Amino acid sequence: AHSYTKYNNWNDIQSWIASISSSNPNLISKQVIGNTYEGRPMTLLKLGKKSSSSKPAIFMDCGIHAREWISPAFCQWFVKEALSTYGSDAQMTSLLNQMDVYVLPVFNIDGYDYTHKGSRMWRKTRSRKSGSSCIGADPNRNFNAGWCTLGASSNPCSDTFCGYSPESEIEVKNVANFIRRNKAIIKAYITIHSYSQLLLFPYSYTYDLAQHHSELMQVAQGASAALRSLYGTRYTSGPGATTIYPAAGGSDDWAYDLGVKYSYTFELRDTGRYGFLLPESQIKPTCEETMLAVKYIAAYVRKNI
Ligand SMILES: Nc1ncc(C[C@H](C[SeH])C(=O)O)cc1Cl
Ligand SMILES: [Zn+2]
Ligand SMILES: [Zn+2]
Ligand SMILES: [Zn+2]
Repeated sequence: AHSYTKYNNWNDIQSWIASISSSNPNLISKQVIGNTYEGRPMTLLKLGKKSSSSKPAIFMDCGIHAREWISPAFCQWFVKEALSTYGSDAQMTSLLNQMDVYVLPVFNIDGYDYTHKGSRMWRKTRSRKSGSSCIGADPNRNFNAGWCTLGASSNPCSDTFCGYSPESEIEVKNVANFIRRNKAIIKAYITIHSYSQLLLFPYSYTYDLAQHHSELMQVAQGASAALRSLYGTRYTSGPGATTIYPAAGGSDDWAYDLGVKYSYTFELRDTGRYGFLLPESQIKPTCEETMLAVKYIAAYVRKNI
């Protein structure tokens, strides 16, 4: 059965999506933005006070990388917190009154399911192509942002395989299409990964500073401070290229170059003791502290629309 303090399997997450999305018609709805390679529905949750006209929006995805289980756990937590604190928490109430928040609980569903049923350390999609015995591409190297120029591999057997072309992975194509279609209203893009405790922003595909570098850094530092205020967890903020590693084809760089100014990648807990195998006992504290950072960014975006 579904629990917010457990790493739920896809079956339980799918049931949760169905029930939570019909729990409060004034605040949440769902839409399928396409299917995965293996035919699982990519269901996007739309949070926000129901309105006849389009509101400015934030897009947040979890689970791009299959083995990073704390990531989908956070998206589920965020949705629960949004619905349960709307009306009582001032920040969340203002956010959902003035903006919509699109949440994709699991981006790479096929890969996530495979980490439960096959290999726990799987990272990529599960696409197959004739001519190679190796499976899948790294969705975070498959976006059309300096595609396959650095920090990625053109070897289908590599964990950072960039794919046969930009957006070759249907999951990437589905998300990119949605964001392109809605780029006029999407003001921020947040993508949740693990692990390392980092708050990254463009660019990863070049060492050049982004046009909005100083503002992005200031907001990241404010968000990291908010996060740290709860349990003292320390995050490092900075451009991807210098803060983690140079790499091309990532979703945050792609969204930024599309015009989504506030574009961030979170690398959640921990710093290596457990890594991707973060114990379930840390789901609650990790999600609680990350809520503060995401709400900080959302509040900043809302005030600067
Ligand atoms: N644009 C990017 N932003 C963040 C990262 C780091 C994540 C961390 Se798991 C990755 O390696 O895909 C990688 C890239 Cl290419
Ligand atoms: Zn179950
Ligand atoms: Zn990742
Ligand atoms: Zn990572």
